[in-house]
Amino acid sequence: EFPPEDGDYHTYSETLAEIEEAATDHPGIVDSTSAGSSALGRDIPVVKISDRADIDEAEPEVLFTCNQHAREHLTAEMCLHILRRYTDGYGSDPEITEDVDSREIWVVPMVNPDGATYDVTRTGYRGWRRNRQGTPVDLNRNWGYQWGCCGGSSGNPSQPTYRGPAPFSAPETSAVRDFVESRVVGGRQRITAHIDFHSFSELVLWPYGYTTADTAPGMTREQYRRFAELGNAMAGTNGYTPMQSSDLYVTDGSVNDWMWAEHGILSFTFEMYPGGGGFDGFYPPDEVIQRETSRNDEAVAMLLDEAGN
Ligand SMILES: NS(=O)(=O)N[C@@H](CCC(=O)O)C(=O)O
Ligand SMILES: [Ca+2]
Ligand SMILES: [Ca+2]
Ligand SMILES: [Zn+2]
Repeated sequence: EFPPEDGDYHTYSETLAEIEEAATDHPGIVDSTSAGSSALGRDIPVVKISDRADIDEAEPEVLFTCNQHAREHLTAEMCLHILRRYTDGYGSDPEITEDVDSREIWVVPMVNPDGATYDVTRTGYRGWRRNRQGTPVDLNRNWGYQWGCCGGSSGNPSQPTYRGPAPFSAPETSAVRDFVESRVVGGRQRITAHIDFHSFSELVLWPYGYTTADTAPGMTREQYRRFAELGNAMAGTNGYTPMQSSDLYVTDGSVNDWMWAEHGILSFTFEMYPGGGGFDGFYPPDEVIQRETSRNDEAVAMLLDEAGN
């Protein structure tokens, strides 16, 4: 359980309950599955939102992943907000109805359920980042594109950015990898766009993270420009600061680099509220959840729109 004053944050079991409720409330447009198991055996839920959700239709697919980093609890709320908004709004909000009818939206609210659970104590928080494997791994350094290439992660098992002993050595990254790979249908990756939510700093980030160069193998000038234009446009709606992720700092083995380079998925990282702070920046009071999740409504809609291009 979260400390009483932060009771509106969802624990893992409360997250599962939210998913169950959405599926019960909206059976035609919600299909809940699993990407696989975490290190400690927790299911990693994947929720699909679409008309005729029980069948795979030839519609552009968009993926939202949250809570790779344990202490970034506001991001799980972001994914649950997307789930609630695109189900409760169906049939009443014309834009939401159009999006759900013309897209397949995938939501993974807790990529790291073990870490998210471990971070919360009865009286406060641990500031935990990684997963809960024997030697804990920074999931956002464990993806398999340019893994460990460039000083954007640590090889020291005691460091917070420890990349693991090998790409996809963490069950959580390999589960989400397997899910994404399962969306290659008829030889074509059906997911066209993705946001990985993090906190904090209020940023919109795009690949590559492993190099500071704008263009590199697998990223042409035109492709970079598309990322930058969409990144800037989305940042224009939520007031975040847009930049290539390596402009912040070099990261290797990040989810964005893998999603783009291996699957051609237009993959962004959003760093949520607050814009600055220290340890407390990871733990904004639950009073801000509604405001800071709906702050991204227009950006989410923009990505869903772009996914069809
Ligand atoms: N959420 S965070 O860990 O403070 N920042 C992210 C930034 C992600 C990125 O630069 O691609 C990370 O270092 O994985
Ligand atoms: Ca509902
Ligand atoms: Ca559909
Ligand atoms: Zn993070």
